[in-house]
Amino acid sequence: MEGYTYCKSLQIAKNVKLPANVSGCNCQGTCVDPRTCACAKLNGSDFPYVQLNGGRLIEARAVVFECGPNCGCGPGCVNRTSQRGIKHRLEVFRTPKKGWAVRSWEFIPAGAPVCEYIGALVRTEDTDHVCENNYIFDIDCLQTMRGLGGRERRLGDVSVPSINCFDGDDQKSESVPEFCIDAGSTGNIARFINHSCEPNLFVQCVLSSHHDVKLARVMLFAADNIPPMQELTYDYGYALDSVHGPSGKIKQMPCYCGAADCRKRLF
Ligand SMILES: C[S@@+](CC[C@H](N)C(=O)[O-])C[C@H]1O[C@@H](n2cnc3c(N)ncnc32)[C@H](O)[C@@H]1O
Repeated sequence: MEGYTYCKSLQIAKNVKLPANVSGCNCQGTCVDPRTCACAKLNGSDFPYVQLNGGRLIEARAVVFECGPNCGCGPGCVNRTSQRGIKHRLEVFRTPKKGWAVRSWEFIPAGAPVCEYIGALVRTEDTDHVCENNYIFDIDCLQTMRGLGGRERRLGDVSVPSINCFDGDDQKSESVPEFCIDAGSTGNIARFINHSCEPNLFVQCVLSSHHDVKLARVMLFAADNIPPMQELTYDYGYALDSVHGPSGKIKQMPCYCGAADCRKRLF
């Protein structure tokens, strides 16, 4: 873990400008009526969460619109579920073949938020991306939802609808995302979560203060009921042969996730 400092909130690079905060909803206390709540309307006139032990995500979406700083509701609103920080007692532990890893001392129910991917929010062009930094998360909501190369995502107990919120925007998803989160030198516990071909977490893009999907927050949610001490993992979503070394040669990395249907390579 050398050369890294823990941080709890995104460190915005100087050349990244977050859009202005949106006006939000006019609800009071906690948002309850999806017909009148402006934020629920953005989620298809529905709340993405159910009010159960601090909120659980009902299904994965291309993007979840949460209430934000200018909304009338308070901090306990169900539509702020991902904003309340890490709720479970998480531990970083050492594995024989994958380096550090993360597990929870407590049971995590399916749909519960686990943690946000925190690090430096930077322009992709400013990173040493493909080369040696293993802690970069590309912000690409559409790609994240679909899984790369048409590969189906397995989300356990949390269902994935077949709708595509960004129809007609296919070209964009082929290009390199403009922004990414670099947790190489600063970040939270998410940087220690390993890849699995049969993961128990999934990635969910969340918008709360502004509505620019290119700068969405990246949250990890439980895909299954996760028993205590089980390693937490998500699908990194790399397409095979998509990563190149400094010389341009295709780089490969063996996968040691141990799943029955492991693809044998991370990339
Ligand atoms: C974001 S870091 C995860 C934490 C990392 N294990 C550590 O010790 O800091 C990603 C790196 O972890 C390792 N890794 C993650 N999942 C793996 C897997 N399923 N098989 C092999 N190595 C893995 C790879 O070296 C990868 O580049």
